[in-house]
Parts: sequence; structure tokens; C-alpha cells
Amino acid sequence: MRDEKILELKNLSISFGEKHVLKNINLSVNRGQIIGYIGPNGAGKSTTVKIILGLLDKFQGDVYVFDQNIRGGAVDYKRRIGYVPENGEIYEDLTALEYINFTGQMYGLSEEDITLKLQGLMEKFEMEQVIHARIGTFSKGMKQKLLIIASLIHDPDLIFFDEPLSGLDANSVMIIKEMMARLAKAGKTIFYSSHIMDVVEKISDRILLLNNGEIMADGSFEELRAKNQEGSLEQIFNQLTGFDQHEQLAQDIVDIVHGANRYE
Ligand SMILES: Nc1ncnc2c1ncn2[C@@H]1O[C@H](COP(=O)(O)OP(=O)(O)OP(=O)(O)O)[C@@H](O)[C@H]1O
Repeated sequence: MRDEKILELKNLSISFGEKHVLKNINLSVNRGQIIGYIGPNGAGKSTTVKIILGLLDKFQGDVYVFDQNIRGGAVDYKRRIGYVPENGEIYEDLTALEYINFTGQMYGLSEEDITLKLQGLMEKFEMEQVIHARIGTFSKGMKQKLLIIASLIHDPDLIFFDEPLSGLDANSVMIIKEMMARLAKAGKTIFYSSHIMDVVEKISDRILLLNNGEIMADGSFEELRAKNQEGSLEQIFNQLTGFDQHEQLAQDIVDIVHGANRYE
């Protein structure tokens, strides 16, 4: 089962105007892996995910999800995908139940199944009291938990998490990290995008570093460390992206805050 190919990108490229955002990406992902998908701001991570989700179609190359070429408007593969977007749009006027009913039914679940699952999940996230409350009244962390629930309600096989821990408290972070490990163990494939390097380092089976639209590193954390002779993923990231100016930049910012550039 672990040899089953879940995702394959072949010579994937995309440009926006003159800007080449993805440059000939080749990638094959097997079932049951947690992929840490990292890279500097603007590297092309969200663009890759949007292409796989079928939200962008002006790309070159081929994308196979569950062995199906997604070109030509395939939709059925999307039923097996879950997605927590970085800046999740969430319908503030709906209640939690209405929202999850809406997303669950899009995935073909019955109202009865959705309600039963949602009640269980809301209870586990200590949100059972607000199942009928409007999402607009929720805290940031509660909205994030609801986005995570929405992404998982249909028991997807391939899950894209973009900064899923954003706004969550320390206890919830522990639950979600453990939940991801258990989902992967149960055969789910997870694409985890985040800028929090120590979490990526700990939870990923395989790390992909995207820089300027190209994959610059691909391997387990131990493999990356052996290759780059650096201690932490943060240091490897800095080294591979050629960034060594954080101290100088930090001082420049402090100087400007202090008004050092006022009379320049
Ligand atoms: N629809 C679009 N039109 C024009 N440019 C776009 C579009 N979508 C993305 N871009 C550009 O593509 C580049 C990659 O963006 P993308 O959102 O994929 O980066 P990212 O790696 O997810 O970054 P971040 O870590 O900041 O979320 C950026 O320069 C962005 O401005």
C-alpha cells in the first residue's frame, strides 16, 4: 500500500505574465507520507497546491492525482482531497453546523452522517457548545479548528494543510500534530506547508524545499542535515536559500524605528 503513488507532477511549470513561478517541477509522492512543503514567501508553494486542486489551469506539464491526469476538468478526484487554506475564507454568517453541512454535502455526504461526525469532532475540540453559533462570533483558534474539521469531514486520502496551526493554543497544537501522524499511519498522505521550521522538522517524513519555483532539496530531515552539514531545519533553510543577513537586517529595522534615517 505504501508504494501506491498518490501524486505525480511531471515537468510542471506556470507563469504569471513575465514571472516564471514554477519551473519544471518533477515530483512523485507515495501514500502515507507527511510531506513538509517549505520555501520562502512567494516561492510558489500555494500555486502548486492550487494547480493540484484544479483551481489554476494555465499550467504546462502534467499532474496526476490518484493516477488520474487532472487536465480536462476532472472533478471526481477532488472528493478524496482535503484542504486547509492559509487564509481560509469562512462564511461568518453561517453556524458551524450549517457551514459543515454545506461543505460535507459538496463532498456527497448525507446530512445525517455530517451531523453525527461534526458532533463528535466539535466535542473533541471542546466546541460542542457552539455548534449552532454563528462563525462570526468565533475566536481565531475556533475558526481554525472548524477549517480543519471541514477539511477532514469526508475522510480524504490526500490532505493539504497550509499553516494549519495558525492561531491554535499549545494544547490544540499537540492534538493536531499527533492527529497528522496518526492519519499518515492510517495511509493518508499529507502535504504540510508552514514557515514554522521546528514543527516541519519534527513531523515530516520528507521535506521539499521550493525556492524560486524550483525544488532545491528533497529528503528526510536526516538526509538534508547530512547533505548540508547544518544543525536545524531553520539553518538548512537559511543556507539553501542563501540568506545570511538576518542580524544586519534586524539592526537596520531597529535603527529606522529609532529614527536613525530621519535626516538621511
Ligand atoms: N494569480 C496570480 N497572478 C499573478 N501572480 C501570482 C498569482 N498567484 C501567485 N502569483 C505570484 O506567484 C508567486 C508565488 O506565489 P505563491 O502564493 O505560490 O507563493 P508561496 O510560496 O505560497 O508564498 P507564501 O509563503 O508567502 O504563502 C508570487 O510572486 C505571487 O505574487
